[in-house]
Amino acid sequence: MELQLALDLVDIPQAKKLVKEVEAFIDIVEIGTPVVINEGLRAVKEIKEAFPNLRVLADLKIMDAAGYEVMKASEAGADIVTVLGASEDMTIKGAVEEARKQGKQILVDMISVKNLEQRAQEIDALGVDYICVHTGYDLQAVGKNSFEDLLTIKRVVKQAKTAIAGGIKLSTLPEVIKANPDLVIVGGGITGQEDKQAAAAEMQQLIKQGS
Ligand SMILES: O=C(CO)[C@H](O)[C@H](O)COP(=O)(O)O
Repeated sequence: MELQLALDLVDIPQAKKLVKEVEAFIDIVEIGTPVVINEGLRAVKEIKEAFPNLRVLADLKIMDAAGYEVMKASEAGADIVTVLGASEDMTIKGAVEEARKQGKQILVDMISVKNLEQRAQEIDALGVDYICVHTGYDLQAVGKNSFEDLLTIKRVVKQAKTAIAGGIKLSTLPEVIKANPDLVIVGGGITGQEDKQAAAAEMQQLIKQGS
């Protein structure tokens, strides 16, 4: 089980400072969608250059023209690129094809997918690397989480690795770990803490114990 730090509400200098604090405790650093919107793929490039030993995920949430966008993110240094599970199969296939060419990986974000069980099985058959259940900020705000959804994909996904994102905190991490996903994605649960290093260290410790 690995830990991914999601950076959403920072600029590039703040991102570098944050990653420096917690780099010993994380496996993957995510350049979140808002950061890409604000800073472009330059954020991916600068973080990869500053932290070559960490894998970098570009959270582009691709919905179309995936081949081109995966190529651009790869050129910027992304190791993993996200595509939406709600997009067309041919979009996801295009993403996988380009990722294979570039030696990169694809994480499919199942945010807003209603027929999760069926769609996860279909996407698993397309050869993606990760399938991620995700409760976005808007649904987190009304008290939702993805813990049930994680159990669903754990049951039906046979090839891809499983991941979970959305509002995970130190207090809810043990419940997540029990379901044994391959990847746990945490943003505010680390970045919103006074002592970010301590939060990341504690999370890594729990994950190691649970793996
Ligand atoms: O992709 C995202 C929002 O769309 C976030 O990066 C993801 O939800 C993790 O952040 P948090 O733990 O703060 O919810």
